[in-house]
Amino acid sequence: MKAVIPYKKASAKSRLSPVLNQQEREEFVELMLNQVINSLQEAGIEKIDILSPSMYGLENMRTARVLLDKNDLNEALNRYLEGAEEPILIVMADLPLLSPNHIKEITSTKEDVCIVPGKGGGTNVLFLRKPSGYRVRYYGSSFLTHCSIAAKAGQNVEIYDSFLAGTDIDEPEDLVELLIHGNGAAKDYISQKFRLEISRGRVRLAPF
Ligand SMILES: Nc1nc2c(ncn2[C@@H]2O[C@H](COP(=O)(O)OP(=O)(O)OP(=O)(O)O)[C@@H](O)[C@H]2O)c(=O)[nH]1
Ligand SMILES: C[C@H](OP(=O)(O)O)C(=O)O
Repeated sequence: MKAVIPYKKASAKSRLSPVLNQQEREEFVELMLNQVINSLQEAGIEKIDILSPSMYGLENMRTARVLLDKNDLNEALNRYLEGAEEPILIVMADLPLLSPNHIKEITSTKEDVCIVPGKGGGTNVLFLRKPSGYRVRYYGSSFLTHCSIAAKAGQNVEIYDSFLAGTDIDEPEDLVELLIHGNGAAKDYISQKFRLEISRGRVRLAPF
């Protein structure tokens, strides 16, 4: 089995621009990427590829192999899958709450495909036992799309239901979950800039 993390640092996480500037967003995604790599390694996954449109931010990467592909996310991943000769675990880089235990459970599925849905209809993790017979289509309601791609390919699916693995960090309110549930460098970075505030019965993000 191999893991692949699609990653683009340049101008990353535009949806966080209301609360972080470009430099901060780029620093933050790098910290999240490193946490995802650590979780994969702690789960015992030795072969980790980062699939990126450029070397930007990856010049000193030593813990994973960097593969360059300037195509968009879907085309780059589908080219990668075409050549795959072993099961592939696709893990997004914005999952600082994904633990080694989640990864072990996802990859021990009995089914052909295991999908971790993300908030709002996305796909946070996709385990493909037979990757060469599968094509991804991220964006939009990619969770539903990935279920139906599996069905059309005759592949059985397990849906891995987890709040923490399902929390990708896309929008300012997701930083609340990181401050509540996270640990490590990505959480520390955000906790230097924001604190939790309770207002109208909800925990919200507030600047220092
Ligand atoms: N290889 C590759 N990875 C990408 C590309 N665009 C995004 N990614 C990665 O794909 C994953 C999901 O991306 P998004 O959640 O949309 O992240 P983003 O594009 O930085 O965020 P937004 O600008 O807010 O949409 C993350 O791991 C990104 O680093 C791309 O063009 N190529
Ligand atoms: C890539 C995309 O991420 P989202 O926009 O849902 O964070 C998806 O999961 O399909």
